[in-house]
Amino acid sequence: MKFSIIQMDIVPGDPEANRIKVKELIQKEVEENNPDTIILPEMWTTAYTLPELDEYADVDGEPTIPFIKWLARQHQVNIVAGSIANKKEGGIYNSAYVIDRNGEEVYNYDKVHLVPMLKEEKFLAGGQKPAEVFELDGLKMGLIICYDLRFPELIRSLALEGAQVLIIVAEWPLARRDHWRTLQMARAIENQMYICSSNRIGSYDDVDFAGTSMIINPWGEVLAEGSVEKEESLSLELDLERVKSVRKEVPIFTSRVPHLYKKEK
Ligand SMILES: O=C(O)CCC(=O)C(=O)O
Repeated sequence: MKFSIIQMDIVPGDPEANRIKVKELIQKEVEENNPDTIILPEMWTTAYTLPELDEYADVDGEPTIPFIKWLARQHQVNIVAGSIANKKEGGIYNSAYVIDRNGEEVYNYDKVHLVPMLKEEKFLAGGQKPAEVFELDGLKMGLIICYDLRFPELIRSLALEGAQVLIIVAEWPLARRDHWRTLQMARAIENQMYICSSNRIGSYDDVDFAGTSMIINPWGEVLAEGSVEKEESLSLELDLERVKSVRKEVPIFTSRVPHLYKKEK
């Protein structure tokens, strides 16, 4: 499967401008690289305009998700639609959607870990259902949002359910870029899976973002890496045999002794 990661800047609080931008970026990506799957970053319709999200958020995925479904059908491409601020029962969620090339919704996930450093709990509701593995073109994948990367147990559960690729959508700040790179490499090595991440560039509200979107193989090698400051795409065909060969060479999944791991209460 060929993945294209879109690394972009976001116009704060202007969902329509961002949808127009994404339409152009997707069209360009399809023309230039003809990927099977395109990945967008976190909260790409609004940016982190937390106090104003009530005004800017989608309502139950509308109008952004029907628009993404139309784009997916139009270009016959799977779209991991990053995440969007999404008003639903219980509050505003940070919701990720996966749409296949027929324009069907394959999966959605509300970010479960709220970020204390951003006081997210004042503005957002945390997802209440666990992250699940989903399939695109028969390939099993997991999807997490930004801060979720710091919770290895979440990603391990996706690997144990058969995910061969982990997708990360993010607005990760430049100040912690080392954590972003190192944690992704660690998650790829410890779970022997590919990682494809899309992070925004630019600045908002005195925060500079790290860019540095990545494609990492199951051995932990960085196959492609975005810059800190440029809008660009990373496009690569993943060799899924590598998942099998790495898992055979260092067979951690058969060495595990889960009955000796303490269960959390
Ligand atoms: O964990 C971090 O350092 C950044 C998290 C974050 O900015 C987010 O989840 O949006």
